[in-house]
Amino acid sequence: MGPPMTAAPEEPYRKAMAENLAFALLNGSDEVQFVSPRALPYFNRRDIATRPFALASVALAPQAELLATLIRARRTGLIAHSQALQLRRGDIADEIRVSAQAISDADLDPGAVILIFEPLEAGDVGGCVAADPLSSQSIISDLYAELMLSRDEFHRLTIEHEETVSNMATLNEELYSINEELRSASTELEANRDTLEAGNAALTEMVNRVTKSNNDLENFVGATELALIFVDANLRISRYTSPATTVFKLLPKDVGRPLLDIAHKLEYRSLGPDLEAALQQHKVDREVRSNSGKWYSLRIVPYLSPDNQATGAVITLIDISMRKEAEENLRTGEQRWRMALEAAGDGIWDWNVVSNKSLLSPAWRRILGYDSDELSSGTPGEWEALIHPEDQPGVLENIRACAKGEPGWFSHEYRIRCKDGHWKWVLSRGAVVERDHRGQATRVIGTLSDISQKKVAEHEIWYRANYDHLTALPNRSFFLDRLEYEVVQARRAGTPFALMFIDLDRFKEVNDLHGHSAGDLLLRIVADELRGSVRESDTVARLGGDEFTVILPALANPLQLELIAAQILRKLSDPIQLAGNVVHISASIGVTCFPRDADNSGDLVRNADQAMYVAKNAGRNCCRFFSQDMQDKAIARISITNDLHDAIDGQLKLYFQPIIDMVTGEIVKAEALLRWSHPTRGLIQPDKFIHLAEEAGLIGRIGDWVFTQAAAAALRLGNVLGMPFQVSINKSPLELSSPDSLPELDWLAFLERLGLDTSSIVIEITEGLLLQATPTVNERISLLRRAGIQFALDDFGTGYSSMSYLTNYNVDFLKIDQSFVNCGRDNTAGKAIAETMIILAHKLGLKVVAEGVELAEQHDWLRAAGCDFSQGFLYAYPLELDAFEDLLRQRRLRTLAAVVQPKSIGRHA
Ligand SMILES: Nc1nc2c(ncn2[C@@H]2O[C@H](COP(=O)(O)OP(=O)(O)OP(=O)(O)O)[C@@H](O)[C@H]2O)c(=O)[nH]1
Repeated sequence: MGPPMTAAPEEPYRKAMAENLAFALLNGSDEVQFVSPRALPYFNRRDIATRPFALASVALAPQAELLATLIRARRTGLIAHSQALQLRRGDIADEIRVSAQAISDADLDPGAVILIFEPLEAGDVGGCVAADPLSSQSIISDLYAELMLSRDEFHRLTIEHEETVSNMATLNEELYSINEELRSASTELEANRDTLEAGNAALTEMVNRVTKSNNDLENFVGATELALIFVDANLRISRYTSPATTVFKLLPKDVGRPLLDIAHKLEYRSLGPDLEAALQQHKVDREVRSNSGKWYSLRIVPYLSPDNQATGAVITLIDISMRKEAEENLRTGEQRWRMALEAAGDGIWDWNVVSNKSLLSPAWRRILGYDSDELSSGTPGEWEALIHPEDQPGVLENIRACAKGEPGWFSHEYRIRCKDGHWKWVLSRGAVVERDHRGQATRVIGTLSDISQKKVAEHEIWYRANYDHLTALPNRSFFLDRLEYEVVQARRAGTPFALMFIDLDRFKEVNDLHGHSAGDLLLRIVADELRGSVRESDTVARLGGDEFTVILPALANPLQLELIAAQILRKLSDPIQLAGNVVHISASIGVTCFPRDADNSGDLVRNADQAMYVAKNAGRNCCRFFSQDMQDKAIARISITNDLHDAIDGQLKLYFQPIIDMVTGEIVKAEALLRWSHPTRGLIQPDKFIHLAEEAGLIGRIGDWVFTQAAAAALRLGNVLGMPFQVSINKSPLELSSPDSLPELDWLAFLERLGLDTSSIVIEITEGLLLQATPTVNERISLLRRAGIQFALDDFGTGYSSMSYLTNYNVDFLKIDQSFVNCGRDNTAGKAIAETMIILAHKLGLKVVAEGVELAEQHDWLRAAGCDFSQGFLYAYPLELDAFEDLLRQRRLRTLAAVVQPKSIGRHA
């Protein structure tokens, strides 16, 4: 086999071109790209117009041979010659040989092949030149080459097949794993499907809910009384509620219309900017008026999409015409009351709490003496500075509480400085008139009234209620408050203090002798003296009448107290000039200490009073400290006083002491003597309980009882004697002098009913009574005397023994005290006085009764001195009525000699 025919790849083409051969060029895809003019007869003409065209256009047969030649040429890279091919032109068939050679040209595709067409001459065989041995060798070498190529190809194909099998196995495995994945994905999908179904159900429910909500919303929009208008981002109406039509006269066709087109129906110029503001996510609130005059509260809020973007706006309108009208009425009303208050002289203040500015009315300024252009800064601090420093904290606290909304009103009386600098009392009252949504006051309005006059009057009333107008000292009420305060203070501080009770002695005499106004003057002088005798911190008070008290804080040392009391007594005992007269007075003082004697105000007053009472009884003009003994006695006194109420019903007794006619020796009269037969204390003498009866206001009833008993006795004893019998009774001074102790009984009427002559009763009065003889006393004595009741002056000579009593009161009897009856050697003066009194009395037409006659020689002496009557133990002890009656009967049976047997009759009383 010879070496393959080689040629430069481009060579056939150039050669064919140069030799003007019949050839055609094919690209790698066996498409005909070029056909030389001489080759045109070998192609179907119609295809040549379009290039490249398919090889099938070659009009040579068989086509398979042509293709095999091509393959060979490409595979070997050598020239391949075809067998003879037939070119049919009608019935004639030309023999054509085609040579193919792969060419490589930069201008051509790889795989390009040149086909050269040669008509065969005679001698050519089957495309091969049979006679040419070189050609056979060439064919053999072609076949060998082809075989080698086929073997390589087979080998390459075998490797490719193995690779393919291996790839198939890999693919198979991959398919298996994909299948597995698909299976698990399927399971997963199953599960996901369940979840999706559940999600679907939830979604369905949610959709239902949303649908319902939408429905609710639709119903709401349809039913609401709110006028709502929705506008889109272009401010066009997107929907509205039916109440909105009354404002804007909207029609369904207005949906989509710009809202600003119909805005002229409201007096609302800033609607455009406000809508724009809403689109910027701002809320707008306004109060606007419609052309029809109605007022609306208008609110614009942004319409928000789910992602919180403002995609439009919602306009709400609420009819507030009624509120506006009410406000207007309020404003009108406010103006009216402002005018009314101003006219009444009250000032008005109007405080805007939010801006903290105050408006003050002209009258407000006028009250303080300011002009209308003064105090006009509007800051509350301006008037706060005028408030009295002591009042300021309270006023401000009240105002702040009011501003917080609790309690919503304010009322305070305080002092405020006027323009001229003086302080004026004012009453400021205010009330919250506007509040914010949290209830806090935003506006407070109030008045300011000038209450100076009221304050003066109040002070006057307070002063009158707490001070004694005569002495300007605290009165009883103020004293008790003060004492209570001291008790609390002393308790807290643990300090003692003292209380003095001062009662003037016989002050009544000053009134009686010098007149009531002189008494008043004396009380004022005493008040000054007391004030001057104690410290500033001590409280001097007048309880009433001639009673004074002094509270001495932080002073319980008895020595100090004694010194102060002594000083008071000394000062008061100094002669006092009173309306041209020199008056001597004194006082009785009782002292008690906290907490030693008592730990409360009530007991302290009682203790001091008791101590003072003891000082009085001790002879007056002295001081006594409270003691337990005093307390015990006071309790006993109180107990007796209490028992006295029962005494009147059955425990009182009258004893009768006979009075002898000194000439005849006969018992002609008796003195009724009162005794109290106490169930536990025994027989009590009058001096032990009459003053208690006076204090307890029982003396009138006791006096009546004594009178009726004495009158009955006089009647009974007169009947025994067969002639009028006189019984004398003792009258307590108070009984005749005090207007409070007027007899409940009409004595004269009683005597008349009894059928007893008034002359059967003698009333014994003392000098003391006449000493206090007020017009009341005189009147009562005159009345009784005119009616026939006789009077005896008791204990004459023991007191002042003023002769004027004897003449002025025209008494019937003078009773000589037993101190003059004692006619012993040492009593010559007494005896002389008694004899003089007898003469004097006789000269004045009075009868004389001697008391306390116990001895016969006294009897003889008195009889010789001309004494008319006498009584005493010489004749008889006081007797009970029955015994007295017995005595009278016995004596009537026998004639008495001039000398009477002493102590031979009667029983002791
Ligand atoms: N001038 C005057 N007398 C008054 C006033 N208030 C009361 N009195 C009189 O003061 C007198 C007080 O009398 P008493 O304290 O009971 O008696 P007293 O004369 O002081 O006698 P003793 O206290 O027992 O020593 C009474 O006669 C009252 O009428 C007053 O305001 N002015």
